[in-house]
Amino acid sequence: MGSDNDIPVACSAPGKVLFTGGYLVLDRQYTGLVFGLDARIYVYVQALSESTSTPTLVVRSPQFQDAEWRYGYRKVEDNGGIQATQLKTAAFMRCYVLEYLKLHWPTTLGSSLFTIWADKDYYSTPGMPKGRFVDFKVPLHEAHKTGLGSSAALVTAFTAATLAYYLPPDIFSLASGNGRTKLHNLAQAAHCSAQGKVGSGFDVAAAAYGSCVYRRFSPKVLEEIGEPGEPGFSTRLRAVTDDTSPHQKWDTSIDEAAAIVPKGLLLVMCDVDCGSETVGMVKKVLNWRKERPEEATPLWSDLQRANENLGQQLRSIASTPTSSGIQSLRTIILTIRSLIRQMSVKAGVPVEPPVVTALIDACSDLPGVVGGMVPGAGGYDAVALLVEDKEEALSGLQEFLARYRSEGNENDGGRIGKVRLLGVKQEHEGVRMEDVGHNALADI
Ligand SMILES: Nc1ncnc2c1ncn2[C@@H]1O[C@H](COP(=O)(O)OP(=O)(O)OP(=O)(O)O)[C@@H](O)[C@H]1O
Ligand SMILES: C[C@@](O)(CCOP(=O)(O)O)CC(=O)O
Repeated sequence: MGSDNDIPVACSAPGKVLFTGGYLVLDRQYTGLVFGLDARIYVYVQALSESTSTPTLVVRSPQFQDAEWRYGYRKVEDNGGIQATQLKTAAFMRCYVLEYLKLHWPTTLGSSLFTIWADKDYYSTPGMPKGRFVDFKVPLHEAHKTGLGSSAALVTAFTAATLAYYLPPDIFSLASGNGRTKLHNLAQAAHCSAQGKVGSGFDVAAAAYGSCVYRRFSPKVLEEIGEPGEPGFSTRLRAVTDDTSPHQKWDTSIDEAAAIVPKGLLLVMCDVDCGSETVGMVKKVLNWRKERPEEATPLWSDLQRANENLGQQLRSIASTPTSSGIQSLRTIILTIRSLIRQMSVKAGVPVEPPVVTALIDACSDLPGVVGGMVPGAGGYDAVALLVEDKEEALSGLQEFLARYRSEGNENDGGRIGKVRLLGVKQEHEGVRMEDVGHNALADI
């Protein structure tokens, strides 16, 4: 049995797009403008009906082939926390959440079943399957991600659902600011562990809070936790989650009110088939920045200023929509893109490569398209566009993309193939509880 009354729980968390601030957001001096998306990952928790000799967690993802993982767990001496024993296939879920739970719930945790559902736009699916939660018809490792941040959304929804399932509302509730903060902290810790590195964390922040202007935490906050099973891990994890460490406080700043897509505009995403690898881009940009601070520092300052202008302009249009406001928005986007191209050339990294410049320029010339950006780390595989919220603007864009053929060549460093408008748009809300009666979620 899980919680006292064994009531199933469902939570969902949104995907993300880092519209501006890629690379800069890795450094606390700068910020990122990140939008949550209406593509969500859902986690449904219920008691496990099969009987097991030891407490067992079963996690399954029915949209993929062979996607079921079983975990047993046991308490480790010396305050080392809970160690999960993988009973079946490898998966990335770690025991952070369980460990935190155990601190509040010292009796044995019951066995439970976690079912994961992902909105279809997280993966490129051949054809246009109908319905929200489609069968991707491949094993997870063969699925083509569209870059919407599935792992951060999953870890955040999973963490929220687990805490909400096992803990009474007076100890954990997403409705309280304190509950959401703890969820954010714990999900950041679990996600870093799953990824094997401490990134900027903007994706987990968007999953937890939705759209926001994000300033990262000092890496030190998470670097000292150590690994599950090590002496004192449990105490350190609790201090990090509850933010009671005497050594290092959370210093993240998440401003949800500052990230607005004004009424009348839509932020949409295009998935690009690409024939080039962009592995190691972050490392290369950071190396260049380190080696050439005299070039990088002024560029970073200019980009930060332009990115702040963009956020400010979006807020200004939201309060007073004018066509001159939209025109200024266009100009600011072009300024940011030009700075990003300088970064690309100087660092020798295809953040906005020529073929993508051509694509965004062509889209920006279409009626109703305000402008576009390479999201996140950039590269060849996606673009984010700001478009007027009008049927004709979207259908015009869709028709244009269906006919689009890139004229790029290998000398540009890469090629792009088909471009597809994803069915996602910006959504402000972060992680939330879902109605367990939701038809598709309950269908298990
Ligand atoms: N629907 C799902 N069911 C089960 N596991 C999933 C699902 N979606 C994502 N995952 C897990 O998240 C991992 C993806 O993490 P990865 O770091 O590759 O992508 P990501 O950080 O989400 O990338 P991006 O930000 O580009 O979208 C998968 O390997 C899998 O372990
Ligand atoms: C380059 C970087 O700033 C953004 C990467 O974003 P994405 O994974 O491409 O969406 C890295 C980070 O912030 O962790």
